[in-house]
Order: sequence, then C-alpha cells, then structure tokens
Amino acid sequence: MAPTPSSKSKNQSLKTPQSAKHRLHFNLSRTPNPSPNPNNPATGDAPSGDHPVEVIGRIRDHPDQKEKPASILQVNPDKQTLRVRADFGYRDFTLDGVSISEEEDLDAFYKKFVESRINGVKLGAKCTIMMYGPTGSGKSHTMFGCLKQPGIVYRSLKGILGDGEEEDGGHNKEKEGVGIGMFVQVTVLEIYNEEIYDLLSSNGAGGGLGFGWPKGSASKVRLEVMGKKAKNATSICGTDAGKILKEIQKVEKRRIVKSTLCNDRSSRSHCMIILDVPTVGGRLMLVDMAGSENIEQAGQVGFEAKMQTAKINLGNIALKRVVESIANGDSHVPFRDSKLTMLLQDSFEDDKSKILMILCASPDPKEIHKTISTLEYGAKAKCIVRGPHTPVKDKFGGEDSSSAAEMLGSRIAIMDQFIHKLKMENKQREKESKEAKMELTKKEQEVAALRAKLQLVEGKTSEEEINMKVNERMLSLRVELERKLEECQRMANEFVESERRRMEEKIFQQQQEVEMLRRRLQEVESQLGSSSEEEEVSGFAKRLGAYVDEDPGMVKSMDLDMSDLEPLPIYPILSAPTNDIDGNEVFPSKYGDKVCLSTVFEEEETEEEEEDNEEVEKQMIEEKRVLSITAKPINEADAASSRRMRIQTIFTLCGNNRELSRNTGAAPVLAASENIPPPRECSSPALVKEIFHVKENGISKENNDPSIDNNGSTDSQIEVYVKWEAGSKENQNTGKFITTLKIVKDASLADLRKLIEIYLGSDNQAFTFVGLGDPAGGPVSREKEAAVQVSKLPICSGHLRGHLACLRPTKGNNSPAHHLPLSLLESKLALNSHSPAHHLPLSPLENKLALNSHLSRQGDRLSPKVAQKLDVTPFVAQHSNLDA
Ligand SMILES: Nc1ncnc2c1ncn2[C@@H]1O[C@H](COP(=O)(O)OP(=O)(O)OP(=O)(O)O)[C@@H](O)[C@H]1O
Repeated sequence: MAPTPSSKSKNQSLKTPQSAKHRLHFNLSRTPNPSPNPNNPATGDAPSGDHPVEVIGRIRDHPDQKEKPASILQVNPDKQTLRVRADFGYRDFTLDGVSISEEEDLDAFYKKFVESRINGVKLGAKCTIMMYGPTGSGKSHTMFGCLKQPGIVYRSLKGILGDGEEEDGGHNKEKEGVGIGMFVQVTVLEIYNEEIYDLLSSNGAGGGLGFGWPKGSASKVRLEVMGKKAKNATSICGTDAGKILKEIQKVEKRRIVKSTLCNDRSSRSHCMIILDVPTVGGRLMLVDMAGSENIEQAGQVGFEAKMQTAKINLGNIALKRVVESIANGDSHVPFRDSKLTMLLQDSFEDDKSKILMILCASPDPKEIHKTISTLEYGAKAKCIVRGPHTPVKDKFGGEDSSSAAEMLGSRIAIMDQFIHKLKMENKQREKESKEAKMELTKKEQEVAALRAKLQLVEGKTSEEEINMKVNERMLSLRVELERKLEECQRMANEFVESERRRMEEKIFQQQQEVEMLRRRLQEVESQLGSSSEEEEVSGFAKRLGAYVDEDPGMVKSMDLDMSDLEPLPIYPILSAPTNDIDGNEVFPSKYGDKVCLSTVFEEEETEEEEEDNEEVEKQMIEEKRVLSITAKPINEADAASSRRMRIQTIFTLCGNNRELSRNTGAAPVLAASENIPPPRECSSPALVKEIFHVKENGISKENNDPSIDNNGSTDSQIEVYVKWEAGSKENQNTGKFITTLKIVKDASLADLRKLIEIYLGSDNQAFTFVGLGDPAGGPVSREKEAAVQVSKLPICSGHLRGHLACLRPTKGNNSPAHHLPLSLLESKLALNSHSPAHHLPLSPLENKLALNSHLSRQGDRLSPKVAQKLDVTPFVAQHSNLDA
C-alpha cells in the first residue's frame, strides 16, 4: 500500500484504503504531476493524461460560535497537506491546495484556486468545479456565498461576462485577452431523487415533485437525459452578467432544501450550473452536491425519508465509483449509475476538461469521521490519471464515436441557438435603433422649438432694449426740454424786467418832460400877463395848478396814463411855441396841424332846471382849429386826421379820465368827457383860451374874441348847439340839449359826429342828423354826412348863437369803441373790464401785450391816420415785433 505523503509519518494508524492500488494501476505509463500550479492550470500546462482532477480542501469557519472547539485540521507549511488530528494520532492528506475559511475569505479563495480555471474557460477550456463534502460543511456557502461574500458561481459569471467594472483598470483582462461581455448560455439543473429538473423553466408541465416536498417544486420541469446531456433544458443566454445572476439567485431559492440534524437548510439535491461559452467552445460546470452524510448521520427517520436520503447519496456513491473506476483503470466506468455521473461523464472523459474538486470539511471534532471520509475521497480522485487505456482514447470508435457525434450535434445546436439569439439581438438592436432615431428626431424637434423660443426671447430682449433706449432718449429730451423751457422762462422774465425798467425810465423821462412843459407853460403865462385874456388864462392856469396842487395824485395819475399812451405824438406840444400869422404863440408841429380838444366839465344840473327850459348849464368842450397857427398850409383832407391827432394828444396830456373822475366823484365815462379839468400841460394861455370855455346858460362868457360873430362863429369856426330831437318817445332825452361845440367852418357832419360821439362817451346813443333847416325833416344818412358841411346846419333862433345840430336817436349804439379817441377808448376799456391790462403802464408786459393786441385788432377799424399813428409809435412797434 502506497501511503500518502503524510502516511510516511510516525502516526500511520490512518491510511487511505485503496489509494495504493489505484495509484499503481493508473501510474503505469505516466508519472503524475503531483503539484500542478493552481494559478496556471487551465492553459494546458497539465498535459492530457495527467491529473484531470485537482482537489482543494476548504476548511469552513464557525464565526457565529463564541467558543470555538479546537480544530482537528491542521495545514502543513507546504499549504498542500492537511493533517487530521485525533486523540489517538493524526493522518495527513496531500491535496492540490488547502484553504482555511478563517484565514481566506471567498474572494481570496476564488482568486487563488478558481480564477485561473475561469480564465481557461474563457479561452475555450472546459472545467468542472464540484463541491463535495458532508452536510453543513459549507459546500453551498462556498458555491453561492452569502450577502457579504459572493460565491464561486457569481464570481465565475462575472469573470466570464464582466460586471462593467474594470478591475485593476482592465489591465488584467487586457493582459489575459479577455473581452468584457462574452456571450454565454446558462443551464441550471437540479438532480433530486435521481431525477433531473430544469430550474430555469417555470413551466411545470413536465412533472413535479411528490408529496411532502416544498411548494414550487411541482412547477419544475423534469428532463430526460439524452447521451450526456439533459434534453430540452432551458438556457438563458446573454452578455449581461447582472441579468443572469438575478436568474441564478432565483434558482438558488428554488432548490430543494430541508432541515436536517446537520444543517437547518440542507440541500437535498445536487445542483448543476452549466455555462457554455459557444464563441470559444468553453464550458464551465459548477456542481453543488448534496451532503454526503449517511442516513443515520442525517437523522432521517422513517422508510420514505431513509429512501430519499439513500437516493440523494446515490449520486455521491455513483460519483465515488466512477472516480474509483477511473482510478483503477477499469474498462467500464459506471457513469450510468446515476444521473449525476451521466451528466459529469464529459468532465471526466474530455481531454480538455478539468475537474476542480473542492472538499469542504469542518474543523469540528464531531465531524472527524466525515472529514476523513471526504478527504479520502478527494485523495482518491486526485490520484486519477488519464492514461492511454482510458476510454477517452477510444472516443472515435464504437460507443465513443456516438458520443462524439452527440457532442458535435449538441455544439451545433448550441451554435444554432446562439445564431438565433444573435439574430434576435440584432432585431432588437435595430428596433432600439429605430426608437433611438425617433427619439432623436423628437429631441431635434424639441431643440428646434427651444431655439425658436430662444430667438423669440432674444427678439423680445432686443425690443425691450429698444424700448429702454427710447425711454432713455425721451427722458433726456424731456430733461433738455425742461431746461430750455426754464431758460426761455428766465429769458422772458429778464426781458419783461428789462422792458419794465425801460418803461419806467421812459415814464420817468416823460414825467420830466411833462414837468418841463408845465414849467414852460408857466413861463408862457408869465410872458402873457397884460390882457384880460392873460388874466383868464392865468386864472385857468392857476386853476389847473390848483388841481395839481390840491391833489398831487392827479398828476401822478396823469403820469401813469401818459405812460399808457406813450405812442401818442406829444412831442410837437413839448416843443417851443412859435408865432402864427395872427401873432399868437403856437407850438411848432412836427406832424403838421394839430387839433386840441378842450374838455369842460359840466356841472351837475338840477332836475328842476332840466324840466323847465332844458337850458344848458354845463361846461363845453370846444374844439378849436389851430390850422391858422401852423407854419405851413395843409390840405383839407389832412385836416380831419390832424384834428383827431390833436384831440388825442390833448387827451393824452389831460391824463386818464378815470383818475380825474375819481377826483371829481362823477361817473367814469361821463366824467371823462364832462368833468375833466383842463390839463395844465397843454394849457398854453392862448391855446387854452381857445380850447376851454366855461359856458353858462349855453353862452360862452369867455368869448371876447372880436372875430366871433353873433352866431358864435369866428372867421374860421362856427359854434354848434347839439341837442336831441324832440318828440321821440323812445328817447328819454327827447328835446334835451346836449352841448355846444366849436368846429371849423368847413367841417363836415362826419367830423361833427365824431365830436358828438366823443362827448356822449358811454351814453353814445346812436343817432342821425335830422334834415337840414327843418328839425322835422328827414335824417341825413351817414354816407352823406361827410359831404355835408356843418355850416349848412340851421342857425339857432333866440338868444342862442351858432348852428343847431338836431340828433335823432336810432337803435343801438352809434359809436363803436374804435371811433373814440384813445384816451376815451382806454377809459372804455378800463370801465368795461377789470383786466389789469388797463392799469398800465406799470402793469406786466403781458398786459401790455394784451392791450396792444387789442389795439392792433382795433387798428383796422380806426381811421387810417389814427391807425398809422399807432403803428409808428415805439410802443406799438415794439410789441408788434414781439408778436412777430
Ligand atoms: N466558511 C464559512 N464561513 C461561515 N459560515 C459558513 C461557512 N461555511 C458554511 N457556513 C454556514 O454553515 C451553514 C451550512 O453551510 P452549507 O449550507 O453551505 O453546508 P452544505 O455543505 O451545503 O450542507 P448541505 O449539504 O446540507 O446543503 C450555512 O448556514 C452556512 O452559512
């Protein structure tokens, strides 16, 4: 008996029973390779005919036991010899390797003993890894692992298919020429009670387990063995390790387990996972065998249970016989004794096939017998040497030829299936490609829509920017406009202020001139001191002076009004007097002949006097023509306008009749025409003598001029008594005497009308002149008034001297405002409006503008010469420019 290497030791009480015999029988032709390199076993370094079975011992651990019993197993320093200790001695078993679970976890164990075989499968090798050992020794744990440590099955699958994680940066895989994602075909079978079940098939039509077995077993598909293969076994194909691993996890749960004395979850079946790599012809068979315990050890009670346990062990026993037969070199190897050995036949017979037998053993002393039995079995299997007489060499003849044909047919079937799978995958990928294209088209459309939106947003942004810029521009323009408005306002204020100053200066100058005129008048009065006329004039001058002295406000008021009437031509009057042809002193005229209007204030008449005789007790305004004192002759056409200008000048000098009326307390307009005292400024003794006459009872007492005839007329003037026509019911002034006027002989009724209208003022009742010489006659139309001379009027009868102008009242107002002289016009404006424009001249420029515009509007209705005078005045000219 050839002892195992350890049997040479001192303790030789334990011996492997048949090892010597087998070894002798199998080692006839070759020397076995006692120590194949476990790290490089799959690359064919072990030539065919050498040890086809490699045996590795895996000593389980009991991590859940606090007080661990002393181990009966001891690994020798060569890491290949395992010594089993007993109270009476020990026995050594030489294996291909030993791994202690406590020292090496599954990962280290896999890398050390399994990984190289898996790499060989990927290169086309065939490897069978089977777990052998008693129940509870850790076979299933090593095969499938636990949550913390994946077992050999998962690691092998990942090793072949890859898990997507390139370990060591993919360096090892590249080095080993292993591609990631190899196509594999996986079949999972369960051998229970000498029946083969398809664990991947969920169709239970093929049969099921009998009474007493766990639920779900009935759905398993029973398979028949054809040759060395399970017929119609379901396989899962693919390259995705994750999917296949999930299926195998399900399979693991579907295994038949049962609680035994040795193991709470004892696998009662053999599980075989067959993984083909058709692209390279590689095959990996992972076999988790049921426990190898005997019936008594399993604690099974009862005939049926004992029969089941016996059937379970049948595979183990048959495998033992096969191993022994091969080891003994028998001509017949009983592969057909069990389904397990039938399916493992190729693993033993194929030259390229290697068997890695992992002997699981427990260090527990209670398990020493099972441990020794397991190690003896492994040692026997390790001694198998594939010699020339082995059936493998006869595979091309007889029975072996049919096996080869079956094997080839199986491979062809696998390849066909593989091709079919590839086609299906190709279709699936085409479908996925189409879907991806459609998805891509959708995404492109979405991108286009988003781009369109983006462009819209950008467009909106540009619009917003434009609006913002426009707003900014508007703001800047508004600021600039406000600034310019302020500037214009400032310039206007400055201009108004300058105009105001200029007007004040002009007023001051005019006041000075008026003062100078007054002084001049006094000088003239002093020069004319001898005659009664002189006394009268002097008296009048005194009277005039008395007004001034008594009421300085009048002067002030006149000054103010003079400023209003600045444009009026007063300059000739301010000039030094000259002598006319009659020897009277007259003022040289810059504008030719001038007319002065003497205004006499009519004293209030009592009602009795009015009712009695309609006698006239009023002061008369006389118009005296001064054509005779002008230096040069003028034509008659200019006479009327000259007179008008003189009247205006006199009114200007006399000042504002409003202010005068304030002094006299009379009604404004009437006072303007009736109560204004003779102005000092224009009261040259001679002139005043001619102009102002205070009349009593309608007769001028002051008329001592010898040239005046009985009709009250002089050579050049005639006196006209003006009265309303009697008998008119509508006129409340019917038959009432109005006034007495002096007018040049050649004056027309139109001229007389103007004087009358001036006199009437606001009571300017419209009238027509009654027919000449006959008060009851027809009226003279206004168109003919200019052609009828005043001298043609009838002579008054009785004590009255002069001509009689009888007025017939007509409807409406006879005199528009522009027919009045400017002073009266202004008076009317002042009375008819409370506008500040008539508080000139110190009123604001705007008021003056208003007045000026008013006058300008009236200008076209004024007589041409008056309008012309207005136009040439500085005041009007300036504001005309402003208006322009
Ligand atoms: N190395 C180990 N480390 C930790 N626990 C282990 C180890 N080996 C086995 N076990 C545990 O021991 C128990 C039995 O193990 P396992 O089921 O693998 O034995 P078995 O040999 O497969 O038994 P059976 O033949 O009855 O199925 C399990 O719970 C398992 O987790």
